[in-house]
Amino acid sequence: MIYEILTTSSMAAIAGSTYFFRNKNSNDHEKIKTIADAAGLKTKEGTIRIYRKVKKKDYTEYIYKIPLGLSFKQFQEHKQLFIDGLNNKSQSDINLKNFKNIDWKGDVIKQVKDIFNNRVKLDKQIEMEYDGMLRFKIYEKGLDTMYPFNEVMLQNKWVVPIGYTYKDLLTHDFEKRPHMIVAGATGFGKSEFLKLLVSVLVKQQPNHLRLHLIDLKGGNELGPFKDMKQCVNFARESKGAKRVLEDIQKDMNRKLDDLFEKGIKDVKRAGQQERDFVFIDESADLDEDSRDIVVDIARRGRSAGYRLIYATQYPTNETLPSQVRANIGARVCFRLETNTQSRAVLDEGGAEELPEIEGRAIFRRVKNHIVQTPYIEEKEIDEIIGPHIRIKAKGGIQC
Ligand SMILES: Nc1ncnc2c1ncn2[C@@H]1O[C@H](COP(=O)(O)OP(=O)(O)OP(=O)(O)O)[C@@H](O)[C@H]1O
Repeated sequence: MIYEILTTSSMAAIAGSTYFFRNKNSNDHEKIKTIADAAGLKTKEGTIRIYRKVKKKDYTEYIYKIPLGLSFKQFQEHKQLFIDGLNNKSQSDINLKNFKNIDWKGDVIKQVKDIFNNRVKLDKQIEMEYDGMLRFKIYEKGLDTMYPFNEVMLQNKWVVPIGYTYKDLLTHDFEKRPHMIVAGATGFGKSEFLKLLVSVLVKQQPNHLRLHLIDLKGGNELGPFKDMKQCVNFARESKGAKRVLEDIQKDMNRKLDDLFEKGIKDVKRAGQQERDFVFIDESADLDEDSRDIVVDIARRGRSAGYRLIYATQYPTNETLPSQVRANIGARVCFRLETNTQSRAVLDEGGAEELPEIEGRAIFRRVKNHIVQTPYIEEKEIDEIIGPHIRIKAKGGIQC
């Protein structure tokens, strides 16, 4: 017993001193300064000068004065150098808990060696801002690969969760931006994300939601929602999709005429609470006439209460016509295969460089954010939709 106490205390001393040296060695300010110098971000007058270091709950902020003659943009252009530099040394995972778990009857030397050799990859993230001073916010940890859906992620009304950045959960308000493009190569989480959106909308607005679901991937993904009383239309092949879209267009025209006659600009001002959400997956399989209707919904649907969620695995200028893109501001883009595809969705490259992680996406809302979308299990979907399933009449449900 005494032997163990003595050994644990001496191990704790080793762990403590190693921790001290580790932190000393990983001085982020020194690294930032060294990287800035190495990147040529200095003038004859000198280099960046630290003004203040502030420790916050989620991050540490380093505030610098930059020498006259250098711009913030020049620092921003080297952001990746700073990220790589701050992460360029993995740490040993040395802590007291590991020492306490040592089996003293086993090979102690080997276990201690393993503790010292077990290295943890650094995953620091940075944010750079300028307000007369150059601010580096350093977050210790990047994104997890899985954020299981949880009711705390629910928002309110027509605001839905989109995904986590390394600092917070980003949301989207369909009242502010009515339509959304969702793109991504097969297997990276597009369909799961659509199911998350439908589930959240049903949960938050069961009495005001009207769903029009077009699932051209055989109906398997959106099929479970078709028996809900919120589902007005469901189609799983392109002819059916065309019929549904024609009906939507007629209804939209009728609602717009009605608003016009009353001299009211949109359904919101008319005090109408219902919203019609049109989900289309896979939009590349729509025929030309259907795509023309989609363009019309994207252009005029907003005032009539129509919201379009337009998903594709094959983003090209044909599947995402310029008129659709011009009218759809919000984009959620999972990993894509090529830079050209990325530009078809985001107007710039980047989606082809996302890590191959399911659920990892770029959310474009004014600027681009890398997010990990929440993952909702089938069981949780069933619980949400269960109370809304219609009792089947003889001959089945007609949506
Ligand atoms: N947000 C997420 N977090 C973690 N894992 C996820 C997430 N979304 C999806 N996955 C995993 O990835 C798998 C594929 O996702 P999904 O079916 O949505 O891909 P997809 O892009 O729609 O592919 P396809 O176009 O072939 O249907 C899921 O079965 C799940 O295991």
